[in-house]
Amino acid sequence: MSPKTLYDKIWDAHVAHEADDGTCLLYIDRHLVHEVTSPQAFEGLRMTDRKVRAPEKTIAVPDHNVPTTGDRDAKIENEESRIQVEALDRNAREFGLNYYPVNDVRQGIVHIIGPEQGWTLPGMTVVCGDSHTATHGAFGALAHGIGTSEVEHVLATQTLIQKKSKNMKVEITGKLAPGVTAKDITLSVIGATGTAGGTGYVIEYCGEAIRDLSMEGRMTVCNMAIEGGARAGLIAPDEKTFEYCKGRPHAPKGAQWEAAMEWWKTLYSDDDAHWDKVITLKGEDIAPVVTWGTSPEDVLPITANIPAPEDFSGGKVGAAKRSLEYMGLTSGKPLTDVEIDTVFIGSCTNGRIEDLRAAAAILKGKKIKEGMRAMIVPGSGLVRAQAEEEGLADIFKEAGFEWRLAGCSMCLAMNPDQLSPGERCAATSNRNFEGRQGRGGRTHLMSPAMAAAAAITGKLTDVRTMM
Ligand SMILES: CC(C)[C@H](C(=O)O)[C@@H](O)C(=O)O
Ligand code: SF4
Repeated sequence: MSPKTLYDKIWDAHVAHEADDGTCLLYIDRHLVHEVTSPQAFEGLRMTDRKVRAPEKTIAVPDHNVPTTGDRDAKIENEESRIQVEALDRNAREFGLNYYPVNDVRQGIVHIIGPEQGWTLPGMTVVCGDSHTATHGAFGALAHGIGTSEVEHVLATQTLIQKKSKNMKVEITGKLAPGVTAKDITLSVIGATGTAGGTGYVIEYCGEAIRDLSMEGRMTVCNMAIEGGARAGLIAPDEKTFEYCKGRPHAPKGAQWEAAMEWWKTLYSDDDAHWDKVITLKGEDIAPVVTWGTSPEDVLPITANIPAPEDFSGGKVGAAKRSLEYMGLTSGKPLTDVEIDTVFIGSCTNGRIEDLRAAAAILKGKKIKEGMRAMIVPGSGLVRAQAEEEGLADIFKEAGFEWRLAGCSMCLAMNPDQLSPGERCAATSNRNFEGRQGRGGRTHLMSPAMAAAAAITGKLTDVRTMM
C-alpha cells in the first residue's frame, strides 16, 4: 500500500463516487448549521418537497445574531437578526434536527459546541456553512466551510461534491517560550505564509509544539487555517484527543467506543507520505504577536515597531499604506505605544475555558484601565457555567470586565456588540478586516493573555512583562 497522509486517509474513507475528472462525492458525517447561511437552503428543500436526509447527523444552533446581554427569551430587536434566528428555530424543529435554542445552556458558537457535545470526532468529515469550520480539524476530522447552495445539497443528500486538495505540512518544532500560546503559533504561521500561502491545500499541523498543545489550543490553531488560505487544517489525534472525546454526550460508548478507537489509532500521516509543500517554524522563535493592519497576515512580535509601507514590496506597499491609514497608526513607533479603548475576549478562536483561564491568570487582583470597555463573551453556555464555577467570572467582574452570554458577538458585530468608527480594539478573534467589528472600527488580533494585559495598561502590551 502506498503511504498516505492523514488527509488522504480520511478522504479515501469518505469517497462515495469519483468521476473521471477527479470530482468526488464525499460522504458527510456531521453537518453543523447556524442561522446566517441556512435559511435559503431550507427554503430550497421546501420548494422541492424534500426532507433532511440525516437529521440525526445535523446539528443546529443560533450564534451570530444572538444578543449577549439581557433576557434570552426576549424578542431580538434588530429585525434582520430576529428573522434569521426565528427561521432557524422553525427549520430545526420542522426538519427534526439536533437543536440548541438560544435559551439552552448548551447553546454557543457552532465551532465550540460541536466538540463540546462530542459531535466532532476523529476521522469524520464535518461541514458547516461557515469558514471557520476548520476548527474541528483539531480532532483529526476533515472539516471545512461550505456555501449556502452546498448546505442545501448536504441537507438533502448527506454528501458534498469536492475535488481533492494538495497536502501541506506545517511543522512547529521544539517548545514554546513562556507567554507564547496557540494563537501566537497560528498568527505567526499566517505571518510567514501570507493569507494565500495555503490556497489549494489542506494543512496538517505537526511537531512537538503542536503535540504539547491542549485540545483547546489545537482548535485555536486549526481555526485560523482558513485565514492562511487553506481548505482545512488538521492535527492527528492522540491520547489527548481521545481523552477529550471520551464521555461527551454524543461520543460513542462501550463496544462502539472500542471499535472507533481501532480506526482512530490509524489516523496519522505515514512516515514517507508525500507532501506538496512543507513549512517549518521553530517553537522557540515564536514571540507573543499582534496584528497591526487589516489582514491576518499583518503580524509582528509585540516588541516590534509599526512598519512603514516601504518595508514591503510589490502590491503589499499600497496595501500596507491603506492599512496603516485605516488603522490610524504612525510608522516607526513601538507597537506598545498604541492605545486601545476596547477589549474583546471570545470567539470560536479563543472563547473556550482555557482561554478564559489564561485571561483570568493575568487579570486576577487587577483592574482594567479607567474608561476601558472590556467584555468577555464565553464561547458557549457551558463554558460560561464552568468559568463561574471556577471563580473566573468573579475575577473578570472585579477587574471591570462585562461578563456576557455566549455567542459570536463582537467578533463580527452582527449583534449589538460593535465598535464605533475609530474605536480601537484588542481582540482574540480571527479577522481584522476593515469594519469587521463595526464600521470604522480598528482591530488588533492577539491571544487572550495579551488582550487581558492590554485591558490593564490601556495599550498593546507584552504579556511577558506582567507574568
Ligand atoms: C457569517 C459566516 C458566513 C461567516 C463565515 O463564514 O466565516 C462568519 O462566521 C465569519 O466569521 O465571518
Ligand atoms: S465567532 Fe467569529 S469567526 Fe467564529 S463563527 Fe462566529 S463570527 Fe465566525
